[in-house]
Amino acid sequence: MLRIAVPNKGSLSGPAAEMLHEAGYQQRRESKELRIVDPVNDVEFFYLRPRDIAIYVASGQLDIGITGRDLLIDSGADAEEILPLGFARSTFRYATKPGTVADLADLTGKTVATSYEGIVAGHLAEHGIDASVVHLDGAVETAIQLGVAQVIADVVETGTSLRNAGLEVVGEPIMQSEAVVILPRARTHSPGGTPTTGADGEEPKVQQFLRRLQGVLVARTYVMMDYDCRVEQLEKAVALTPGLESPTVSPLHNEGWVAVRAMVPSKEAQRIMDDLYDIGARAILTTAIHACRL
Ligand SMILES: Nc1ncnc2c1ncn2[C@@H]1O[C@H](COP(=O)(O)OP(=O)(O)OP(=O)(O)O)[C@@H](O)[C@H]1O
Ligand SMILES: O=P(O)(O)OC[C@H]1O[C@H](OP(=O)(O)OP(=O)(O)O)[C@H](O)[C@@H]1O
Ligand SMILES: [Mg+2]
Repeated sequence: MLRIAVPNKGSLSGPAAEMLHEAGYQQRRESKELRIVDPVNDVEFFYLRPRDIAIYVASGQLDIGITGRDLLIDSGADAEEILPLGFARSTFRYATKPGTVADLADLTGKTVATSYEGIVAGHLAEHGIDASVVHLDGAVETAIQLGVAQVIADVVETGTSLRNAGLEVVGEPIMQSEAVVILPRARTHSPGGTPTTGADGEEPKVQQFLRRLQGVLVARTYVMMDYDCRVEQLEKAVALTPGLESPTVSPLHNEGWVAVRAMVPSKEAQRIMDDLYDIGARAILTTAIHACRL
């Protein structure tokens, strides 16, 4: 049975459960459940603290985990990102009171408060900056006002928390994060560096899990577009809707017309519909893709 780690709380938890549900997996009914078995899919889900997930996965006790890229890197655990999931997007940045620190070099001799000591210590060392790091569990924006540090390093999404605390960012983002699927490094690479075929027999199930999530990602980012156009306009129309491989073109009963069907990125759907209309396509429809296996 495949054993999968899912965040039990915080920003990652709801969207991760929603994505797994869309991928056809049973999810827990209430937030106190720490483990459930999905017998139909032969999967066991463990609901763990997001920060601990990379450590469990690296230990080899769990086959797959969903966590944040920043948490994976911060943990230093021997696990590897295999698929970005597009939610819980954030940046990780230094911030301080306006006018106190102009750039990265000014961090020398300062104290930086953060919940992500691994990322910060690594980043400071990489840039040869000698600064102290103090670990706080959360709400680090308040650390400056309360005199625990002169600088913070934290997750920034909208910037509201920084603004509310009267802080401004320093330098470029340390990293960009989002939810990711992780595997034990031992599974993604054999000693020779090529993917393993899964000596424990779980590899096909891991691949099936990844295909299901990829299917959800595609269903979320593409729509199906159908339209009719004159044969003379077909090349121009197909250039606008090339599809993932190639569009389906079927003859219509009215001679000289064809029906075209192709997947298009949902964000571009309205522009593509306008462009198709302009070259003479008609009956242009888009429909949501419910599920997909590429
Ligand atoms: N406001 C946010 N917007 C987007 N992603 C966020 C935000 N806050 C945290 N994250 C992401 O969520 C993950 C952190 O998960 P975690 O559950 O520890 O923190 P949290 O969502 O802040 O919840 P908690 O209330 O437990 O601190 C990280 O990958 C982080 O980048
Ligand atoms: O840029 P923003 O949109 O304001 O989002 C960033 C904030 O969200 C998270 O905090 P959370 O509310 O989870 O509290 P925490 O500090 O206790 O983790 C993060 O730690 C930042 O404080
Ligand atoms: Mg938080």
